[in-house]
Amino acid sequence: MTDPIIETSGLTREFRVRDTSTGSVQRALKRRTLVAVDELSVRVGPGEAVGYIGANGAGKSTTIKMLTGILVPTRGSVTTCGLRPVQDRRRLARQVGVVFGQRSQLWWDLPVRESFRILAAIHDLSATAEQERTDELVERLEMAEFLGTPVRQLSLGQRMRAEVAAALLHSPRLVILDEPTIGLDVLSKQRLREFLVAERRTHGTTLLLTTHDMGDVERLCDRILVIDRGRLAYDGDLLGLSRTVGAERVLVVDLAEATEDLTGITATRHLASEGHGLRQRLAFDAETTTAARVLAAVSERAEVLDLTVEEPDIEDVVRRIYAARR
Ligand SMILES: Nc1ncnc2c1ncn2[C@@H]1O[C@H](COP(=O)(O)OP(=O)(O)OP(=O)(O)O)[C@@H](O)[C@H]1O
Repeated sequence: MTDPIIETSGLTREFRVRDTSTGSVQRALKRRTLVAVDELSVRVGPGEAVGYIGANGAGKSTTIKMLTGILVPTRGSVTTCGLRPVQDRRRLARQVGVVFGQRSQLWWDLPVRESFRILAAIHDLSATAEQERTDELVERLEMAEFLGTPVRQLSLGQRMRAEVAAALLHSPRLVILDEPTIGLDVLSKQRLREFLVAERRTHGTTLLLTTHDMGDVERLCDRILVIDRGRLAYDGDLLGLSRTVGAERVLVVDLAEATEDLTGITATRHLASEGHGLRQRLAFDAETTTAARVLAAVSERAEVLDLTVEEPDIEDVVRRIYAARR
């Protein structure tokens, strides 16, 4: 079996926090233990693309900090790229690239190209390696037009591309991305996702990303880990995740004429009609039928001009998983 890129066993991190369950006077004095990550045991192999999903405060950042050596675990073990993150932090930095949407690793006042040069020097890249890798990233992330622009003048989409390039300049084996597409427009999101898919394909890079965006999960991840109050609540693929909670997909059809409600179609549930039935929404269970079959049944009753299929909302899926565990 190939060596894992990430391996944790019983990984736990506790914090001492003020106890907010008591009154204001006691609160200032009383402290309790908060278990941010609770006995996490996972193994991620080379080349996997893993979505790390959970509500705010579930423990995602704490896990990432332990994987990268920023935080010391309270208990349990962790190896990243075969190294002990805290003890081998410097060596690990050569093998891991981290993109935190909110935090920049670029020099604000310098042109993008200068930041890349500094990072290449920090990572000890040879002149040839630096040139080749920079050219590759500039082309793939379409950065040529703003290479000479100071970082502070970039649009959010441009800056995110520059951040990703900066984190990947040294060709890390593992790339950790925290909400990589948050706030980006549709086109920028698409570009970034396509780049990450291509990077993984050409270099066999392992991806671990936190996101609230279903599109990121769908297009980038072949495995999903859901964390709930520090504990692993799900480990599997997207289809399995939807199945676990019985989440439905929704077919939205635009019809040529006003049509009465499309009820009674096998394995569907009529959700709503708008404009006297010109647009109708049908929920269906992806396990028992397909969008194509539902569409065929609709087409027997009305002429379909346009359609979209809405995937289950990731927040909703996570909420359902959480609800089932309470
Ligand atoms: N330094 C700290 N001191 C005390 N409590 C902390 C600390 N860091 C995190 N926590 C707590 O640990 C829990 C997990 O936090 P964490 O930041 O890992 O969650 P998260 O899943 O990354 O959330 P978000 O999506 O909001 O970033 C939360 O209850 C948080 O308040």
